[in-house]
Amino acid sequence: MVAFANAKINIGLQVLSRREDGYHNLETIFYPVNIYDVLEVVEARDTRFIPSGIPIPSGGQDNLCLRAYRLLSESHDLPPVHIYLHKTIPIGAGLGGGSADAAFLLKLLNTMFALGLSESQLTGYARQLGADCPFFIRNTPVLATGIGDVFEAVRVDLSEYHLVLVTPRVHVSTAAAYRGVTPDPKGRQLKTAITHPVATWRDTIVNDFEVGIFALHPEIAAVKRKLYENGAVFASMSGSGSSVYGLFSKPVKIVDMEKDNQVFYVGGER
Ligand SMILES: C[C@@](CO)(OP(=O)(O)O)[C@H](O)COP(=O)(O)OP(=O)(O)OC[C@H]1O[C@@H](n2ccc(N)nc2=O)[C@H](O)[C@@H]1O
Ligand SMILES: Nc1ncnc2c1ncn2[C@@H]1O[C@H](COP(=O)(O)OP(=O)(O)O)[C@@H](O)[C@H]1O
Repeated sequence: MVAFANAKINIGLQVLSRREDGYHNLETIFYPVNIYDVLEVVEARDTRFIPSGIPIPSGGQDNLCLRAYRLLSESHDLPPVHIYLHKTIPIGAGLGGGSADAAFLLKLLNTMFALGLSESQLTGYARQLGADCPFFIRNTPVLATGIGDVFEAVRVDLSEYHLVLVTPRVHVSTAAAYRGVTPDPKGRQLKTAITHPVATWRDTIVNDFEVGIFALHPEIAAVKRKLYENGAVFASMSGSGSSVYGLFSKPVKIVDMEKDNQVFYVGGER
């Protein structure tokens, strides 16, 4: 059985407070985007993970796909499987690719082996695999709070926009990105700001990671500047970076970007 695991972007991200367990409470909007990893699961004599496409640094045994399979195996009688993953979503780039793979694998195994797990049970498993992971179970635009795992539906529709997604070839550590932010419990009224026209977002919607990450990696700040110079209605870093996206009201081709970055031109439709 095959599944297509899509990426996400964050629209706005406020770090509200640091928790005793070292994680942070935040407020962000998750929005699914149309770039995909391809997962295939086949019953086999032994269990194996077979990656292709973009190489995954940590590679084999600790891959989130195997972790998701093992987690479900603890409470369900799953046969051995071969898990094929063709990786297209840039890794460690603020696009949630690893979390998407894990969440889509949980859903795939649930369907393939008729486990009968509900959405909330699947979300419970996803929560054990990473903060970003539960979002991909529902995979619809949401305002996320808690550590990014408590959801409220929001009305955001970017289907009229052309999304340009740029991933600079620099790796940003998520844990380091959190360390570089001073939490502010007041937040920035993201829930209200998101209901206003996209053209207002430039002045109202902020990703708290940008200041620290842009200081460390000016080339990421330069990408955001370039997206605005080319007419973006709104541009922002996604999550802890390094990816930056721009929303455009008409199709564009950004010159001189492909040399130093990976560039995806994606419709805003879902
Ligand atoms: C920043 C965000 C924004 O959507 O995504 P990315 O930019 O990485 O995609 C997420 O909060 C990342 O979620 P995810 O990548 O799943 O995090 P995890 O694997 O659970 O945790 C990685 C590390 O990030 C930090 N972390 C993560 C989530 C959170 N709410 N507070 C944290 O402090 C912790 O230091 C943790 O050890
Ligand atoms: N299936 C997977 N795809 C991508 N990364 C994975 C996967 N499994 C484990 N990882 C590890 O997770 C880390 C980042 O995951 P990813 O979801 O791509 O980043 P981000 O949360 O920044 O979008 C990397 O260090 C990578 O080695």
